[in-house]
Amino acid sequence: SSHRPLDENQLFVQDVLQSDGKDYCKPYGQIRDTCCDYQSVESIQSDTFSKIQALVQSKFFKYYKLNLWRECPFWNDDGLCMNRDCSVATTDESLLPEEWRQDALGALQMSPKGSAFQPFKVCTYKDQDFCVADDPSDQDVVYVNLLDNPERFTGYTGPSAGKVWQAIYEENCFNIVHKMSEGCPTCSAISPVPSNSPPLGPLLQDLAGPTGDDGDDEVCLEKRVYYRLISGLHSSISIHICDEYFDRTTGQWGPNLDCFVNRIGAHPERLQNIYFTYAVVLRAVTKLDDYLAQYPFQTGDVAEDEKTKILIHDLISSTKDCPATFDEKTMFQGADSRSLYVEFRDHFRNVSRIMDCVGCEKCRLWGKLQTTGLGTALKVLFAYEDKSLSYRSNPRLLNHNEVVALFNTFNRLSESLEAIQKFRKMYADRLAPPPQQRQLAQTVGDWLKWLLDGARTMAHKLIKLGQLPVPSFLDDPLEPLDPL
Ligand SMILES: Cc1cc2nc3c(=O)[nH]c(=O)nc-3n(C[C@H](O)[C@H](O)[C@H](O)COP(=O)(O)OP(=O)(O)OC[C@H]3O[C@@H](n4cnc5c(N)ncnc54)[C@H](O)[C@@H]3O)c2cc1C
Repeated sequence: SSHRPLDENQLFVQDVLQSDGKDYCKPYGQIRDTCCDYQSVESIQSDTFSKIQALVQSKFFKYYKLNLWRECPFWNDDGLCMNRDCSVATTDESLLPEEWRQDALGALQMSPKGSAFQPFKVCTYKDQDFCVADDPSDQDVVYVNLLDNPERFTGYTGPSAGKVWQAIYEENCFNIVHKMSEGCPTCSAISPVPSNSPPLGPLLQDLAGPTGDDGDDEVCLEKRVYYRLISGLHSSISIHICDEYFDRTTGQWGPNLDCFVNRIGAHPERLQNIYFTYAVVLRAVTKLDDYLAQYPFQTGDVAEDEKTKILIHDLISSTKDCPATFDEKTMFQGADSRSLYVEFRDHFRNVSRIMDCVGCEKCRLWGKLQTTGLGTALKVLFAYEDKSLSYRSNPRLLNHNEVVALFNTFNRLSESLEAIQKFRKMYADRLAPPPQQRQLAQTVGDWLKWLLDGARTMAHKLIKLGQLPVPSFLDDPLEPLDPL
């Protein structure tokens, strides 16, 4: 195996070794199953980050409407997490534009007779939808200001969280997790946990060993894409937890490098999948440029509506210098494409319903929003011909919540890429010798140089006085020894 060319994961690990940690978690080359490389994504990210941040702070994008208390349809609820950080502050509807409330009223009037009193009987998705949305006429639907409820560490963990992730990977992921994830027993040791002396031994051995994505070739493109999207979303959630972590001993919020290294850095495939998910969502966003130019944001203020359109257009324009990040046309082309498509869509719908089983309000909020965001991206990419993506031909393509969810999901992914850079730097700083050690090395170096210069001068004098033979390796000993 030592003659086998290094694959992406191995190069990734080698990079860590060669760069003293400066390139930690900096993958390069083509992002598998996309049409772009890691560098292009990082460059788009640096061009767009401030723009997407400004957009999600605008009036239209900061409010999200959902039912936070829908029953888990798959198993008995384990109850909600009672930590203060798990709770969500809701927004008084009367503060919001009337048009948005009428939206919900419209849905109520359009639903079958009497359905307002049987909310779960209302069909809340169309054939093209990849998500099962909350019924807007449900009495429990609330508005939430996303800026007041950031996704971060809440302390939600244990069997309840584990059951949700397990249901997603084991029952709704085409049974391919063992092929796509780190299926070999040694892979978890692939990247070092930084400490004063990183364990490089197992790392070097693993360079020649099997790596995470070995199952790739056995799994068809559509299933790989599905898995990578879910795994990328999971990575993104983990990164936010680590980026805004609550240190119980100091009582402070802040980035936690060990958390990042353990959950992401030690698993190159999880890092790669977040870039993948970013590339797919970005592709959907760029395809909506024309549609959103006509979209009625109805913020209750015409100037604000116009500002929203400009922000979106500016954001999308800055991604257009790069080639498309993902080619959706390569998907669902084989003989069994229709059944694969339906299976893909239905699994994803299930994932959106599983979000009602998340036992922490705030995690549920962001879980529901981000599955809706990903589902919206999938709908834009796979459910319609390109000609049906214009507002004129298809004004009902996206509802209010889908637009909000899509851009907030894109923002969450962008924030994850930003956090990766921060953790990269923290990692390098941790590997760098502390200042006292650097100072000591400098002093010893200066002293050695002084000693060598002295010895050189002395040797030169002795050669001139004929007390030292001219060393045979010097052709012309006086030349290099000048100016003495
Ligand atoms: C939808 C959802 C949203 C959540 N939101 C929050 C939140 O906002 N704040 C918060 O503090 N907690 C949140 N949690 C909980 C959090 O995700 C973890 O479950 C919890 O912190 C325990 O982490 P863990 O280390 O046990 O592994 P988990 O993250 O629970 O992972 C479970 C298993 O999945 C596999 N795995 C992990 N990451 C990946 C990946 N990227 N790709 C493929 N496989 C992977 C591993 O085998 C791992 O053991 C959320 C949970 C869910 C289900």
